[in-house]
Amino acid sequence: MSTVVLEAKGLAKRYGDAVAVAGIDLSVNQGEVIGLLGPNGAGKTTTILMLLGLTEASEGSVSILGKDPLRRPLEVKREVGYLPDSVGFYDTMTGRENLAYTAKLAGMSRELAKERIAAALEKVRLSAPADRPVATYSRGMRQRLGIAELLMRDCRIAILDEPTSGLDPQSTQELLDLILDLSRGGMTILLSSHMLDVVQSICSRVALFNKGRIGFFGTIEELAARIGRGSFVIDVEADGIDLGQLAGKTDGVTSVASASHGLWQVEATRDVRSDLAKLVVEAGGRLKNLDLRRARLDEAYNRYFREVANAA
Ligand SMILES: Nc1ncnc2c1ncn2[C@@H]1O[C@H](COP(=O)(O)OP(=O)(O)OP(=O)(O)O)[C@@H](O)[C@H]1O
Repeated sequence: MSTVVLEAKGLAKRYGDAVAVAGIDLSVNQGEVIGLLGPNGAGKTTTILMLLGLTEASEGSVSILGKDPLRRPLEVKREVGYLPDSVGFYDTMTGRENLAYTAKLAGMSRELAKERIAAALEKVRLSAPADRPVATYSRGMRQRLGIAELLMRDCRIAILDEPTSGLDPQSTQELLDLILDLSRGGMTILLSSHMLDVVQSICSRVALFNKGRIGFFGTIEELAARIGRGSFVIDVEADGIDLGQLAGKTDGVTSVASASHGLWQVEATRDVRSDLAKLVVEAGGRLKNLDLRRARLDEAYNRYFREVANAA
């Protein structure tokens, strides 16, 4: 059975007359990786600050691991890690010294800290440069050191803000693999990002923030279905037929778009590959390729916000 580790109810934040967060509800289970998405100014950062107990909500409540972060800040801080987009370490201290300093602040014994730091550095592949000043680290190494800190502290929840921004593709992949590893180990992760391919590759559910509210919370497939599109996307390559005319009436097909000559993108509410193959062959066409893939978050996201704007 899934355990709820984070719950927000009717959470709102006003700055004078300005409404930053207008009332959100959020319930996250242990081990989930949740993407917090939305345009600039939609309220993601303010929500994160309220979840961490760093700013007081104007209305509503937050429960993290059963505790109110404002009433029991130290307990919550001990179990919840926050990785901002640019992690702040002391540049003149080495990676290992930085972690030792954090461990000391957290009240960890020297022996335990030494053991945990070595294991965490090993895990994020920073054992070799661990005794070099952080000033000499690349951005990717600093981010990995941030992950090492979460590991060392044995955090149960981690909130990550644009963790991969400014990283090259290889460092991005390394960091994403580490984040997935943390979640497999039971850590719950909230990830705020504008990089939709990153979010798609690791998040189990996404929360779409719009004007201080969460307009949608669910899986990418649910988002695709919600905007009236199918969660099954099939790329078809065929000669000698017009799939737009043939497949439009097939049960479950929601749209057929011609990508280029002989290439179509079919969206459907079920896997219609065998129906499409039959249609092409019966019409005398030559089927060259039929590829089923997941609904793409960037497409679903853009359609969602277009619809929201049109409805306004
Ligand atoms: N301290 C503050 N005083 C006044 N208004 C604020 C303050 N902090 C945030 N806001 C406003 O609240 C709204 C939500 O901002 P927030 O930073 O939470 O958005 P965001 O979704 O994190 O945006 P981004 O993607 O750019 O990080 C914005 O209109 C912002 O201008």
